[in-house]
Amino acid sequence: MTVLLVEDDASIAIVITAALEAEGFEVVHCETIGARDNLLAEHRFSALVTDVMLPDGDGIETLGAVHERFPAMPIIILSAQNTLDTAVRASDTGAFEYFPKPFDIDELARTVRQAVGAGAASPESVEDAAIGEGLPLVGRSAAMQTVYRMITRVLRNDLTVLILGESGTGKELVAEAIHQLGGRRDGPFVAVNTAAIPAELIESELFGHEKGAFTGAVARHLGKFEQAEGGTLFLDEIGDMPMQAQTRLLRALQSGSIRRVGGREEVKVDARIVAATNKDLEPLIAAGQFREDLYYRLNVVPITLPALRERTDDIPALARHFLKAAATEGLPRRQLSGDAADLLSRQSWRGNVRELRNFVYRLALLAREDTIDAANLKPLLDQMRPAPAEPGEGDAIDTAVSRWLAEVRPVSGTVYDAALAAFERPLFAEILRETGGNQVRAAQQLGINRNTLRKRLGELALDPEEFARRG
Ligand SMILES: Nc1ncnc2c1ncn2[C@@H]1O[C@H](COP(=O)(O)OP(=O)(O)OP(=O)(O)O)[C@@H](O)[C@H]1O
Repeated sequence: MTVLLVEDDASIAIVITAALEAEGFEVVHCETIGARDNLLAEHRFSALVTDVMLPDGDGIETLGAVHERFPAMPIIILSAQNTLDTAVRASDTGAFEYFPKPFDIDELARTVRQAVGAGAASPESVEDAAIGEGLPLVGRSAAMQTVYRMITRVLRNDLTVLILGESGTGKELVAEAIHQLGGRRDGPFVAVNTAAIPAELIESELFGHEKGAFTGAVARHLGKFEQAEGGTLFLDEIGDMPMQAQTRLLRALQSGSIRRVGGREEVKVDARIVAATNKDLEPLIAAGQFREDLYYRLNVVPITLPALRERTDDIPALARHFLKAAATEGLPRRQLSGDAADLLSRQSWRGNVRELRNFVYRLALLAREDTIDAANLKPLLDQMRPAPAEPGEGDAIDTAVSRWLAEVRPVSGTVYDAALAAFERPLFAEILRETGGNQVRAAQQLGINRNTLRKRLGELALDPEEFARRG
């Protein structure tokens, strides 16, 4: 088996050649894109290992075309840090492995061996490994295969990953998988939900504080960055992070160091960053609510998780997986018949895998039969899930809106803001009623920051105490 090595630095080429030969490959070496293309035209290679900056140009730009011509030939890119973004962009176009320089030469040789062989980096192996690690990522749909492929690409490096996808699609699970299967598995996995922390505490949460930094700071506190030293820092709900904290986060990512609140020294930090959001960040950037430069910093390798409706063929496997999981947690052991699985697949799961999971757990508890078929399932579905909206069901809201517009149209200010405020007040009141005036729970249910809730309640002249008395 012959590997084509494109590397213009002679000493690096010698070392790589020796390592590949020790792994049993023959190596053909060249130094330019022109020579590479001539060789590719004349010979078949088992793999291509290539540097990025070459004497006759940027090797990456033409790799998409090479991959198209030889889709079965794995391509391994060697690159210095400053060409990361390009490398990642190129990797989106095909099946590439990516090695930032400096790299472990033996690991490179092993990677080439794996890429050429049966493919330890195949999507199935991630799934199997994940199950083995107790981190099940269930689903073999085409959409999930793409996700697995992306995961394998980031396991051997520390590139920043941005996981995108609707709520409940498994973003946190993917972040955990990247940690558990990657090179940092022996370090800590620290998750922080940036939306759940009050704005004034977020910096101290992330960067820590020194004793006496503010009232109540009775001892030095290490922030999540330092807690994640040597491991992975998972920044969840990044789209909801307050602006000021975004600025500090960006600085930390750029410099690789943090300063504790109230502290003077810069502390070096070493944590792999994986961020996630269910928000579309581009409109937030346009609205000035998310820093564009931070977005580019985080969005080095985007992994987009499909909504469950885009992979309904995974629903039977997921449902059976959750039934099994429920049984190991002490719920009755149930089976799902084929027609019941089909029926589940035809439902719309707006809350994605989380909604399906919760439903299946309730099903395990409430079903009367050990094997649930479609006939058993139907009444439980009707009972446990609100019926899909009938045509015309939105009429009540339509009428309310037109009446509001006709009667209360604000004389000054924009209609949009006034309409939102008009809707917000009864919504907040209803949720406060449900939670007996508990602002923490109300904020959780609404899915907004507790501080934002408190501020809006003040502006809307809503007193949570009143609901506590009533509730
Ligand atoms: N592919 C999957 N296989 C098995 N379980 C999954 C899968 N995807 C999600 N889950 C399960 O669904 C639930 C929701 O997943 P997770 O919390 O990772 O979603 P999320 O996208 O991070 O949600 P949010 O945006 O609301 O934080 C969890 O219980 C998780 O274990």
